Parts: sequence; structure tokens; C-alpha cells
Amino acid sequence: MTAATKLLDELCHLSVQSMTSLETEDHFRVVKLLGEGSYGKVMLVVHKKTGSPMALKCFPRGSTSLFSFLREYNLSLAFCSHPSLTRALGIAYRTPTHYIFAQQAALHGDLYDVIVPEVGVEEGCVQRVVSQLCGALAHLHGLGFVHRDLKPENIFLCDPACSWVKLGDFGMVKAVGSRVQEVWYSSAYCPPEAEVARGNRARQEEEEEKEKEKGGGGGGAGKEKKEAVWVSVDPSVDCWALGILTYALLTGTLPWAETASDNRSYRRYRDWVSSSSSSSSSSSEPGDRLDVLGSRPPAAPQFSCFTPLACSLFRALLDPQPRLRGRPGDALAFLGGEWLRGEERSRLEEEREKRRRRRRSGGKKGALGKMKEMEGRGER
Ligand SMILES: Nc1ncnc2c1ncn2[C@@H]1O[C@H](COP(=O)(O)OP(=O)(O)OP(=O)(O)O)[C@@H](O)[C@H]1O
Repeated sequence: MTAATKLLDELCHLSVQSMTSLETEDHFRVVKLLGEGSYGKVMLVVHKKTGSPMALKCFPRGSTSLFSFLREYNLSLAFCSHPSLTRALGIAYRTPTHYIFAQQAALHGDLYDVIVPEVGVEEGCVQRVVSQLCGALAHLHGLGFVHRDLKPENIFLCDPACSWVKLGDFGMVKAVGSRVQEVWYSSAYCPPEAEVARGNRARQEEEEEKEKEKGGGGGGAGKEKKEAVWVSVDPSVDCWALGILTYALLTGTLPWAETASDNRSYRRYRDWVSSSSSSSSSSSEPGDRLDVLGSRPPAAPQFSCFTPLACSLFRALLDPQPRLRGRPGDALAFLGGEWLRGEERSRLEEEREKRRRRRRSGGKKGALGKMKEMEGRGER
């Protein structure tokens, strides 16, 4: 346990005592809904006394434990001092129905809304986002925390050009080295090491199905209980997600629908990694590998639109082996150069311009990217 994670626990215990009961309308003027997630909603408000805009994150009390609320609040308040992390503003209270805390408000939406399907966003913008996220993640990792939920919906925009973005939603944050139950979910953002949990889940479902067919209501005496897979929280999961996010921003697609060994696109990528590893130096230090991989065997098909520089970046962040995966700071070495090959950049720019013109002439469709629509496009 680092000093920071110990302090966070202490702050949670202390702040229980200072939680007041307030009515939101007595202190804030509600402007609009900023967004909704699985845990609650986020409102843009103006503080009545100071006139400052802020975001109120509201968690229904019925489905939120006070301790998990205080953990997210205190983490954001005490440890998110990096400019690309969303900081809490020192106001936390309860209403009869909700636990609520105030946070810096980003007024230009989140990254999810600016990624144009099949087109992505302009390369300069991608590099600006990546460089800021590298700093934000390095800050959290340095304190001994892992974000564990890096995705476009959790990156908030302070301006439309992404010159200033903020990583938010600290509900999944855990201390490095803490033990958590591994969960596999069908997404490119889920790191490949989580697949052990997929096997268990599949077997469990199969057994439950058989049990049902036999007419047993589940939980029969002979039923084998599957062991949960427990893993140690590691910063490499954020680096994997940063690699996938970079790909999504550059192309408006995902490299594979899910990181599973029976997914064809992912398998091809893994083969490429194996072939490039076997022909690289015997060094196992990520830093040593970064410089040389651009000249390795031809990239997996879904990476062929990238320059050798970008391929090396992906190869570093998306190493299937967590132990060999690069760190956020490693990505900084790849900024400044070109990431998309010339012909691909021209194609995407043309496409972007076409959509801009279409939008200006009245059509709204196609303007906003939905990641769900994009999933699976790597299957080509
Ligand atoms: N500080 C903020 N400023 C601007 N918009 C925000 C802010 N916090 C959240 N939002 C918006 O609200 C949405 C939901 O917020 P958030 O991800 O924090 O909620 P959640 O319930 O924890 O979500 P999840 O389902 O991902 O766990 C975000 O995607 C974003 O669009």
C-alpha cells in the first residue's frame, strides 16, 4: 500500500463525519444534464453564491454504498491535481435520495461524441489527447492508482479542439497490487489477460444451462462451483486501453471486436506480435524494443494504414503480455511524427471534409460517432 492509497482510506473514514444534508436547489441553479452513466447522472449547475459553473455527480443512495461514493469523491479531491484529471471541488452532501459531489465541469462533452465512425478525428488532435492522457495516467500510476476504465466516454473536453481534455470517472480506480476478481467483457478495451475469466464464465453458463435442461433449479448438490479468478491490479491495463483508444481516435474503428483468442482479427494481430518479437533483439525491456519495431515484418492488416512509428507505438501499448507492455510515459516518445500513412491521411481528410459539408448543408446524420456502431469494424 502506497502512502497515497493509505491516505485515501483515511480521508474516506474522516469525511463520513463531514457529509452534510442539503437540498440541491437551495445552493445551485441547475443548467442541464451533462451525461448519464451506469451509476447515476451528472448535472451542469451554477453555484448560486459564487456564480461558478460546476458538475454535480449524483449517485442514487439505493444503489450506491457511502464508502464507494466517498472513495471516488476523495480520490478526485485529494489526488487529481494533474490538469488532465477531473478534480472534485470540496462539496459533498446527501439528499434524501442521492449522494452528490461537485467536480470541475468540462463544457464541451466527451470524446465519445467527437469520434466520427470510420473516420476518427484529425491526427493532430489525437496526438494532443494522447499526450495529455499520458500525463494523467502517469500521475495516477505514480501515486499507486490504476484507473481501469479508460474509454472515450470518460474523457471530457474543455474545448472543442481537444487542446485540453480531462480524464474522469474514478469509480473503478484501485490501488496497484490490490486483489480484484478478474472480469472479461466483450470489448477491444478489455485486456487479453482477462480471457482466463472468460473461460470460467463460459463453462459456468454451460453448466447452468445443462442444469436447467435437467430440470434442476440450479445449485444442485453435485454442481461444481467455479473458482473466481483473482488478479493483482496492474497499471498495464490502462496502457492497453490507451492503445485501443488511440486506434479508435485515429480510424473511427476498433482493431477487433473483442480481445479473445478465437477472434480472427485479434489472432492476426497476435501472430504479428509473435513474428516481430521473434525477429527482434532478445531484450525484454519495453524501452529497448520501442526503437526497433518499425522495421519488423509487415503489420497485421488492420494496422497497415499506420506509419512504422505508429506501429511501434501500438506494439508497445498493445503488447499481449502485460509484463512487456509499455508505460504511459513511453508513448510520449512517439509524439510529433506522422502516425497515418500519407494516402490514408488524405482519404480520411477528404471523408471528414465531405461530412463537414454535408453537415453544413443541413444534414445532421453522421456527425456524431457512436463507439457501439464502431465495434467489430476491425473484422475486415
Ligand atoms: N465533470 C464533468 N464535466 C462534464 N461532463 C461530465 C463530467 N462528469 C461526467 N460527465 C458526463 O457524464 C457522463 C457520465 O459520467 P460518468 O462516466 O462519470 O458516470 P458513471 O455513472 O460513473 O459512468 P460509467 O457508466 O462509465 O461508470 C460522461 O460520459 C460525461 O459525458
